[in-house]
Amino acid sequence: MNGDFGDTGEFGDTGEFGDEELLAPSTVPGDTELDASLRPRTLSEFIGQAKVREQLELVLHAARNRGRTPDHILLSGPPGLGKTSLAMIIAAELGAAIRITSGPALERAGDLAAMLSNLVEGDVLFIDEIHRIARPAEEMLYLAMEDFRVDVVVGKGPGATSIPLDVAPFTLVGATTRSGALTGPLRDRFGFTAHMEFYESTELVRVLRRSAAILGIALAEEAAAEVASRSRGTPRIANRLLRRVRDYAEVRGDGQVDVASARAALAVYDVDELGLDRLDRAVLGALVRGFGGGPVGVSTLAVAVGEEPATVEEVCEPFLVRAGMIARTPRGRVATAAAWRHLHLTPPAGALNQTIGVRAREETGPTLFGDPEV
Ligand SMILES: Nc1ncnc2c1ncn2[C@@H]1O[C@H](COP(=O)(O)OP(=O)(O)OP(=O)(O)O)[C@@H](O)[C@H]1O
Repeated sequence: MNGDFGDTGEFGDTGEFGDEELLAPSTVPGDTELDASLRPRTLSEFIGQAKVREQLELVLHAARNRGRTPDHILLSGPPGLGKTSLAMIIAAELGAAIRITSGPALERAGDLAAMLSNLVEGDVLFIDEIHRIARPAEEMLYLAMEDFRVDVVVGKGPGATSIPLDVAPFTLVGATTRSGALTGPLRDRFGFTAHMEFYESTELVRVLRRSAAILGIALAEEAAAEVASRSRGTPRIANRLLRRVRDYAEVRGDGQVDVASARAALAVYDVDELGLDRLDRAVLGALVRGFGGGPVGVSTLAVAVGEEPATVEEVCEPFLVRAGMIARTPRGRVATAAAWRHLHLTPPAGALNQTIGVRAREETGPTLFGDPEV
């Protein structure tokens, strides 16, 4: 794997195809308030990611014992898995304040200098989408991370002078959906990197139970399992689907979410039993029925479903590849046997056999052959 999961900004831009926003892993309008009320506040409240939690517990505990700020921490993984929540938890566990910014907001070194100079000893500085930070700000960050100082350049040309400024010892928490896009020097300055994994269905059931309790939703156990299995391994999507099934239960039923109403609600929103939506299925349908399973180039596939190539490539494909439905090959996209079966068709002899499932996809990597970006 190359460590890239798609760019939050690009994934977030799904406005043009309506319902698909329901399954977008990054924030869409309406999420912000929900995210805030449902965020876990402590490490023990944070569900799943057992490895990351154990490692972080040690890092934070050791720092507290020593009375020092911990090493800088990089959180890497796909959108919607809880990086922002974890950054807030790190600050809370350290009893520190958190200052929040993002890579794209730090266009000029001066923007970063202003943030750094306002830090108080022990603060956590959270930079979301840190791979998108501009070069001058990134270079300033090197010195700040290593020596807790910055050199602010005043003036231009031969008369420019550099004024050294001390920065209070702080902990940088960076989040990235594309760890592969980070420069070596920046990556090397993080003492600890947490790799976030997609969630198992059983973990998403726990996320849903917790969210339902907070929101006062009567969610039957079987209904939670149903929603979890369609949430693409992503808590943000699980929480969003929960709201939709609650709406359905309130309007068409007695407000209690049972498995039948959950299924009926998800059918209204075109989310199928594997978490595929209309566009995902259109792409699979075009690949299988229109091109005999491929290989076919992404632009041709996009024309066939009437979408932009970028939409197909950045919104549909990551999940279809992860779910073992599509393989990217040097000659184009190929439907796997699972894709044929998902469309209730018999796979031809020689169709690729891929194991469906998040873990299996992660272990075998995103492609069968060659360069994943082809
Ligand atoms: N481990 C978890 N336990 C419970 N809820 C979680 C967990 N992880 C994420 N969530 C929920 O998912 C939502 C999204 O989490 P968060 O904003 O932290 O994700 P993120 O990885 O920072 O996403 P992005 O990078 O797209 O901003 C939050 O509302 C939070 O309630």
